[in-house]
Amino acid sequence: MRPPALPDRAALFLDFDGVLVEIAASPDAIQVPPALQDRLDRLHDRLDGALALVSGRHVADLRRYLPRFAGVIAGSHGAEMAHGDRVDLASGAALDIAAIHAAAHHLAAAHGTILVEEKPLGVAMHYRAEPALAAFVDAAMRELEAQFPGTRLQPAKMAVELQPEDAGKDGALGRLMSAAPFQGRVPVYVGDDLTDEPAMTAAQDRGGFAIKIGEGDSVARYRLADPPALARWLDRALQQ
Ligand SMILES: O=P(O)(O)OC[C@H]1O[C@H](O[C@H]2O[C@H](CO)[C@@H](O)[C@H](O)[C@H]2O)[C@H](O)[C@@H](O)[C@@H]1O
Repeated sequence: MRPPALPDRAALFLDFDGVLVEIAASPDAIQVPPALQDRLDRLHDRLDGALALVSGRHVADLRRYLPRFAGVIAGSHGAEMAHGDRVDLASGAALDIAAIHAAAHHLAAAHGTILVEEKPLGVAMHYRAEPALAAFVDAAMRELEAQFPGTRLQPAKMAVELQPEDAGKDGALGRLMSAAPFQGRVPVYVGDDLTDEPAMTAAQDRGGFAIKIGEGDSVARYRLADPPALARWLDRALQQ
């Protein structure tokens, strides 16, 4: 079902890959639509600052693509929270990240097409270049999870990620909704992947709604086909 108009007093939570930018062959191959930064600037003004990016990417990576984003950035699946230049860690501080990265590279070394994406609070193993390696990557990442207590797996699109066990986009939404400028507003969450589902539930449980981008089962009440359809919906909100 198509979403209604963005509520006047909305707090807007936007996922990044597959939502604001189209999925690409590799994490570095994404194309940021030319109008995106300006659209986010205007939404930030329209929502009196109640705008957040909520992504599996880490904060510094997101800043590379959206250098002047003025809202809050919840990166690393909610384990990092950036308000301006300050980045707080909600979880994962005790993990031996260098050892996790080294072990991931060691496990993936058998297949040159697997891309190991190092992140400051975890790691992702991507098999988009050779989808037949899905089972191998799944097994390798389970081994990694067993090696490093305090972590958990997160299935993603053609990838499996390892993140701090208590990180989650739903937790990030909850923390943001408890303080200004988000508190008292209607949460609207837009996502495309399994990692977004708990946060979609959290938004709907708090009296708001969620929008799923693309196909696949979802708890979201509403759906849009792809990032360009979301861009049009957001542009309509800016004209209200
Ligand atoms: O939470 P998100 O903002 O949706 O980020 C989820 C993961 O996105 C990236 O991986 C995915 O997008 C890549 C680029 O389109 C694609 O090549 C890959 O197959 C997808 O899994 C990113 O690399 C991860 O770090 C994010 O966690």
